[in-house]
Amino acid sequence: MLKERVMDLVTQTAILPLLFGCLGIFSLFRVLQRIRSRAHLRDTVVVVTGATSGLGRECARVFHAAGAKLVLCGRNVEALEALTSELAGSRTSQGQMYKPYTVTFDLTDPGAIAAAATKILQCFGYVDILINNAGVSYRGAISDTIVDVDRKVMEINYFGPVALTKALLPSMVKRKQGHIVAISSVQGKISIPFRSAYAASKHATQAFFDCLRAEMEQDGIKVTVISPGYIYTNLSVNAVTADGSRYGALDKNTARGRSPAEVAQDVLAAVGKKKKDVILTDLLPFLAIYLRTLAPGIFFRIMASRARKERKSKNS
Ligand SMILES: NC(=O)C1=CN([C@@H]2O[C@H](COP(=O)(O)OP(=O)(O)OC[C@H]3O[C@@H](n4cnc5c(N)ncnc54)[C@H](OP(=O)(O)O)[C@@H]3O)[C@@H](O)[C@H]2O)C=CC1
Ligand SMILES: CCCCCCCCCCCCCCCC(=O)OCC(=O)COP(=O)(O)O
Repeated sequence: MLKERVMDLVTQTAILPLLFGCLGIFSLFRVLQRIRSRAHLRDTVVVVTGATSGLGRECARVFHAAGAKLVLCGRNVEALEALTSELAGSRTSQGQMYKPYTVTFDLTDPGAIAAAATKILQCFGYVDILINNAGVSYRGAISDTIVDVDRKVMEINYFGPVALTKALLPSMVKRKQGHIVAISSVQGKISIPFRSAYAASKHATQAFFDCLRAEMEQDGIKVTVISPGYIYTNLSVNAVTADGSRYGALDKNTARGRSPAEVAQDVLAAVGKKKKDVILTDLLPFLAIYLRTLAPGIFFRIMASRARKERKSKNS
């Protein structure tokens, strides 16, 4: 009876056309927004670290398609060359063909970072957008983990991006324009068991780049921190373990994660809109972030229970 009444209401009134109209306007609005943010990125000089795989490689592809001039960074020369050849042969959405530059360096080597910053600036003379994407994850119990592992993760995920940012910042300040992007993680907002070094490095990233945003506002420099949830990349495969060896396995959560191409589109949109802080994840991690602030006691209990369960399943 109620169902019939609702159906009558829907068919006899203007609800349906109104609904479709609203949906249409919303979709049109989204398309226009996407076009506007893409137009904003045309001819901008964009540096992407960790461009050899995963999210970094996809960011390179979407920013190239939007008409950006790229400087691609990583350690793996062959992977950088392969991506450069691919992009050099493909037109941007406006029909131009830009061949990206490549700069190879290791984020654990401070000397190499300083030299790389000089090379990066020589490519086009300036940098508009720096995307600090390169990173490594970790798996292990704190009690088993050698301190060298904590240091290594901090070097790659925190000190390296900080050093690169500081090296490129003066040229941005001189031009009174620039945009620094930090790819953090949901684990930059909440810590989960057996990820201590990774979560710590991402919390530090969040804190540093939040400070940078405030300090640089008067110089016209924008800062965006992006915190994704699981993405289907090689992050878990390349993760370091308690003794420093490679984890070498693709985790279930990672394999079920979002496609890096899709996440890269969200990164492009966030950068185009000059967003300050973006969380790209499903509902549960999103709620967990709020739970950590609003009811920390409950959050800590859930995490302790996760730790107990994980330890039990490892020992059985
Ligand atoms: N995958 C996921 O579930 C999530 C990932 N993220 C973040 O996204 C970012 C990209 O990771 P993702 O694409 O997933 O993982 P990948 O392992 O696929 O990519 C990591 C990139 O970082 C580079 N890199 C690693 N170590 C170094 C180093 N010492 N010096 C210079 N570059 C280095 C690698 O390049 P090379 O080997 O050539 O040096 C590679 O391009 C990371 O910051 C990660 O924390 C955030 C949330 C979720
Ligand atoms: C009001 C109800 C709230 C219910 C909260 C329940 C708590 C659920 C816990 C959820 C934890 C989510 C963790 C998400 C972690 C994540 O997405 O990390 C992204 C990464 O960086 C992945 O790196 P990794 O190396 O860990 O694969």
